[in-house]
Amino acid sequence: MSALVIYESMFGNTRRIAEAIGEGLSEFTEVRVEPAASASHQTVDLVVVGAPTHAHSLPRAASRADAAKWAADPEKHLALEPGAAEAGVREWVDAVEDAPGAWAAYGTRVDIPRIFSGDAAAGIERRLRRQWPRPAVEAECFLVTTDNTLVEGELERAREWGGNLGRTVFAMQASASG
Ligand SMILES: Cc1cc2nc3c(=O)[nH]c(=O)nc-3n(C[C@H](O)[C@H](O)[C@H](O)COP(=O)(O)O)c2cc1C
Repeated sequence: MSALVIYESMFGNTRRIAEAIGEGLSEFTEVRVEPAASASHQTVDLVVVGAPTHAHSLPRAASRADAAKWAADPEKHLALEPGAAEAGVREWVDAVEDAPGAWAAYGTRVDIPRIFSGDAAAGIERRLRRQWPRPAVEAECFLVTTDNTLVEGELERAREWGGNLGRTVFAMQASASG
């Protein structure tokens, strides 16, 4: 059994959430955590896809360029992740074909009411549902502050979400095959 956690990240928050989800899943399966730009196309039992919320939705080339501008401003104290300007989850979703055994979406967004922030996780889920069957669990968004640091407790919440996802997917598969 295997799982692949795919992420896109400008300043490292979504990558850290991806790694925490991977930790949660690792109790149930072998896990790889990879950026969308270079994610492998090997068949896996579970794919988990996540991105930061940009302009209420998934990042696109123009918003990635804006993120690079933010990082160039010394007052913002932000460091750009390697490969941040490359194609990301939006392009990965557009190119997917065969559905994996199971899948789920996650994202990061600013800690303000969702109606004002938008939600990349919901955007990813909506796009993938057009071509893949129902996700294993509902999409989840993890929160950052307006200064772009993870809200306290979000890494633990991501670990738990990953564990819960692993339990749902792999306990189900084990009982189906046993
Ligand atoms: C160009 C740009 C647009 C953004 N637009 C939104 C937005 O509409 N809603 C929101 O909640 N956060 C928005 N953000 C904040 C990001 O969600 C936040 O930077 C991200 O979750 C941090 O993850 P990362 O460090 O992995 O990039 C935006 C960030 C950038 C750089």
